[in-house]
Amino acid sequence: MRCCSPPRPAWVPTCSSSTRSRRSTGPARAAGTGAWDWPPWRSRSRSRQRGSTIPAMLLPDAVCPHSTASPRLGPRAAGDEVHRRCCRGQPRELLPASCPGMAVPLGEPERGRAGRAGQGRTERGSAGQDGMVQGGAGPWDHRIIKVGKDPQGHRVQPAPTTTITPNPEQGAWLNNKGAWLSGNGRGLTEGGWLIGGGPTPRPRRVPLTSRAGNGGSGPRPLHGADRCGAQRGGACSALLCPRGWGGGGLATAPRGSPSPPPPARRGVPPPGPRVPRCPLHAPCPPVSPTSPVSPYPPYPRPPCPPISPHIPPPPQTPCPRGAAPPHLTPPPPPGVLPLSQAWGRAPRLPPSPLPAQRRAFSNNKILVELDESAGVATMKFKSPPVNSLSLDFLTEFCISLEKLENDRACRGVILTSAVPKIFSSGLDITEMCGKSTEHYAEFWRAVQEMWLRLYSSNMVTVAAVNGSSPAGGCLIALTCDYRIMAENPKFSIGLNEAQLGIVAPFWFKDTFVNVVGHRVAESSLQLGSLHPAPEAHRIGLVDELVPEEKLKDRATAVMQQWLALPGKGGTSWAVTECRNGDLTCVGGPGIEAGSCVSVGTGGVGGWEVGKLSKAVRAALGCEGCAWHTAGRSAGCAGRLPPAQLAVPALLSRAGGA
Ligand SMILES: CC/C=C\CCC/C=C/C(=O)SCCNC(=O)CCNC(=O)[C@H](O)C(C)(C)COP(=O)(O)OP(=O)(O)OC[C@H]1O[C@@H](n2cnc3c(N)ncnc32)[C@H](O)[C@@H]1OP(=O)(O)O
Repeated sequence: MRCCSPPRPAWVPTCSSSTRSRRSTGPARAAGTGAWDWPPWRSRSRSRQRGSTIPAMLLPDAVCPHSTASPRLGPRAAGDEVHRRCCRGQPRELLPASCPGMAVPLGEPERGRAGRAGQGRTERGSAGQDGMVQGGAGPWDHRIIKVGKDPQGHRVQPAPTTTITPNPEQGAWLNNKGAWLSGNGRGLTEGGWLIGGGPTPRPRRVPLTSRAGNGGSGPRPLHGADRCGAQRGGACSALLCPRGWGGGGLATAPRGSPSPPPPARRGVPPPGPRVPRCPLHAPCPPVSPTSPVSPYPPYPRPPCPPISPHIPPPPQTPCPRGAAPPHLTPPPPPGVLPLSQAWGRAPRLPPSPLPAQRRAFSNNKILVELDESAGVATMKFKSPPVNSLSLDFLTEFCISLEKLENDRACRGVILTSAVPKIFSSGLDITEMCGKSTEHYAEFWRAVQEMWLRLYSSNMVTVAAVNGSSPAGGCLIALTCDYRIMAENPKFSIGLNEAQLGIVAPFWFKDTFVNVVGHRVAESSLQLGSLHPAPEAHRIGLVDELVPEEKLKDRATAVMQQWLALPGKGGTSWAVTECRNGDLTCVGGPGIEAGSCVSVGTGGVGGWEVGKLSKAVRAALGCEGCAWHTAGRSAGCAGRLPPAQLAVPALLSRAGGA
């Protein structure tokens, strides 16, 4: 969860530039030996003893263009360009699932191509919005609602039609009629008919299937170069294909394929009716068709989701956890649901009199423990000897984080290490040399994915830095909302790339600047400084120091403090209007209607901006646009849909989720 927007993700890598970069940067050769002096923190003699001959490393942008333009943040234009390069000339059968061409049935002219307004089938955000996929109570059920226009051009009242079940192992979706649904990157298609197009349901990102150590006997993940069909002469189903806009990876299953039962996944609840939590059983609040201050015409709010007849009615006896005191859960005004419901998270609850409920899941690299009663998870890095960020580690990191994101019981995560004296040694250097171009692509994509997921997480993130944390390790800490470090002066932290003869990528730098300010970042980066804990605290690189034995308790206390803020624990709500390209707050607890949304400077009145920007961007269909801030306003550099679409999209999102 961020209080400021991520550094502007302006990278649009090109192969040519990366080739140039490759020549210019890399580990230095030990004088006279011809061998690479590597790793750089080793003595030269030790390197020479090993006789390591390491080819030049690739810069982070030396990757397939499919891989680096962020699905959520990458410039749309870049996506188009990549798509042209990658997909043009491919037979339609081989077009990527994320290709806009897939928005129309095979064999049909492109009249229904996503994004064309007024043709019956439109991309979300265009006039006459066709359909929305709305999240259900959990990650496993999503109602598909067809919305469209009747022959007279009137909007058709949304009506649930289909239940779909994501099948992450297969990277596809099944509906309740036994048919496969395929992803088109911006929505879902069923039999070639665009039925999706609403906010991307979160499980769509699940296909980052675990590799090592996660019981990974399943199919190899659609990951990296493997996913780039263009490189294999096949269809590109890349999760991160720029045309996928945050979710590709939905492999297109053959139409008419039998629907296998959804596989059970460790740590993930099986599909099926979920007994709703008692707070959600509260009767739907009375709603008005529009926000009280909305200047726009009324919009029919979707009906409250019916409670399944299979689920017993909520007990009339008091909730065992007790009702949240009124001051903790201010009732939202009519027409607006709390974000806790919009985002599918459990609302904040008072301390439980019952014993703490804990759950844990683990893989080879990371142990995750979730204290359900507190809503806080701890991710412990356990990849000895130094918790280096290998591809496997990064993959497991993303999977673990995503599991927590999808877990309604989890609202905050503490990152720490189970390896004594080391938080993380940074990127695994063995991943950055002597490997294939495809491997570099996959590796750097994973690095970026890790950063993006952590930075844009809607959970509170606290780094409990209990050891040294150079370079990529420092990046992880910087990417969290708050950093607490063990006050041991032997532990150091910083972006030391310059000392290795390499340059920190600009998004490392930007994240650093966000935390310590320009001048400190500048000198620290130039010198490649590793700051001992007390110095790190002095320059603001970490927020506080505590004795190591108190680190865990302090992190927990900080987390509670953050979760108690309005808007941090899922009790706030937000509805935003878009007028003339500006996003304007319609209202919120303690937020004056009409005030602007501040994304860069910490939010307005406790408004949880990470959620807001995500919600707004998802609802506006501009997840892929660059997000800019100016003073106390925020907006998208890319196209914004007309204002009258923004509010209904938000309202229907809040109402249907
Ligand atoms: C071209 C790229 C362009 C831009 C990229 C820029 C972005 C780069 C980001 C990075 O993160 S680069 C990595 C930077 N990391 C470091 O500089 C850390 C270097 N390591 C250390 O300082 C120390 O190892 C330590 C983490 C402080 C731990 O010290 P300790 O004395 O406890 O252990 P030791 O040094 O003996 O190491 C044990 C073992 O671990 C291997 N090791 C250490 N760091 C890494 C690493 N980052 N990747 C892979 N392996 C690492 C080390 O070689 C030892 O292995 P061995 O036992 O087989 O010898």
